[in-house]
Amino acid sequence: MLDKWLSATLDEALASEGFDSFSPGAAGQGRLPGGRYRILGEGILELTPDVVSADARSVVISAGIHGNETAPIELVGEWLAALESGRLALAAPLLVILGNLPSIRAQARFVTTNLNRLFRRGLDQHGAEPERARELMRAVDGFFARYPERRLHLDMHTAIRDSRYPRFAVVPYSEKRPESEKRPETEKQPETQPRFHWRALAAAGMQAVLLQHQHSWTFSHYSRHYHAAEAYTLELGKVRPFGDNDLDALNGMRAWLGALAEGRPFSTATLDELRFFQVAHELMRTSDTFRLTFAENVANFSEFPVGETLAEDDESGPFVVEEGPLSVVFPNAHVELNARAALLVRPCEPPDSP
Ligand SMILES: O=C(O)CCC(=O)N[C@@H](CCC(=O)O)C(=O)O
Ligand SMILES: [Zn+2]
Repeated sequence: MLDKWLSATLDEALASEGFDSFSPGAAGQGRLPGGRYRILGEGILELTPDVVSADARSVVISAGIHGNETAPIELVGEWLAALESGRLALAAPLLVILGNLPSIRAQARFVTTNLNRLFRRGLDQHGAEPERARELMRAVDGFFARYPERRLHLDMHTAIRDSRYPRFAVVPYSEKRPESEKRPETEKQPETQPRFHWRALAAAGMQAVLLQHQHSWTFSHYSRHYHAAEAYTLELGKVRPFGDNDLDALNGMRAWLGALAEGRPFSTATLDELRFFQVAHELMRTSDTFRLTFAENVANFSEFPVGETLAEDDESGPFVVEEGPLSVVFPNAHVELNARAALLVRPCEPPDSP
């Protein structure tokens, strides 16, 4: 049933035939081992355990916010199948979201505008993607109101370019510490170890952590900023079509999703292999003449020395590296006007918490 929910949601033909059981309302709910499922809207599914484990977190898992980023959607499919078959025993409240359905069906990053810049209260844009952002924000608001304990949101993506660190977490900027920090600590749990958030990311196979320097209005930022949730954008390899993904490279992520669904503590991994970076500057495409000076195949986290010109723009002039080397992440000269064209980052020490 849950497997079918995923394929029917993704398949335009099935969706347009109007499967009653895939809609919100009485028909869109039922039981699975250890709990209940309820369809809250197209591509929005809530799983509620009969018994919530003592270590459970309230977890939002989203994929397909960009339609051509398929590996996370395949991972969600596997995870739901494991829950449905009883190989995983549901013991935590979960909200599962497939983000931009028309763009998933079209296998495109977005249809009209980048959904992952629209998660802002008071948004005044209109059209399919802004309406979807509003629907998803309402779904997250409702879920965290029903399940306020130890909020966590993992928004799973894949990157356009190769990367020196193929799997990495982007930590949205916030002035506040996440609410999960305030939980009274008990002995023996991995969560009591110093820097436990980072250890979980390491155990899930992340190789780098990138700390944002300002508000970014992404989906993970929404949960962090408005709900004080622990929240990350997770980059899980490179954009590939359905069927071409190497899910074995995501074994750590699979293990984390399993632990979250079963409400189990996760991870005692060390931080030795995890690299930390802080965003120093954001390159914006402010005119039609904006261009990057380096090749399309330059990988994420490639480093550029002082004096190197990274971008040119007939209106705002060149951008030259001035202080210490900078590494580029998500360079993309083809973004919409006034959108982010690259993050420029530097190595840093791990902070105590996200
Ligand atoms: O590879 C790229 O250029 C983009 C990959 C991607 O979609 N990344 C996210 C990051 C969101 C964040 O900054 O938290 C995005 O650009 O929306
Ligand atoms: Zn993405």
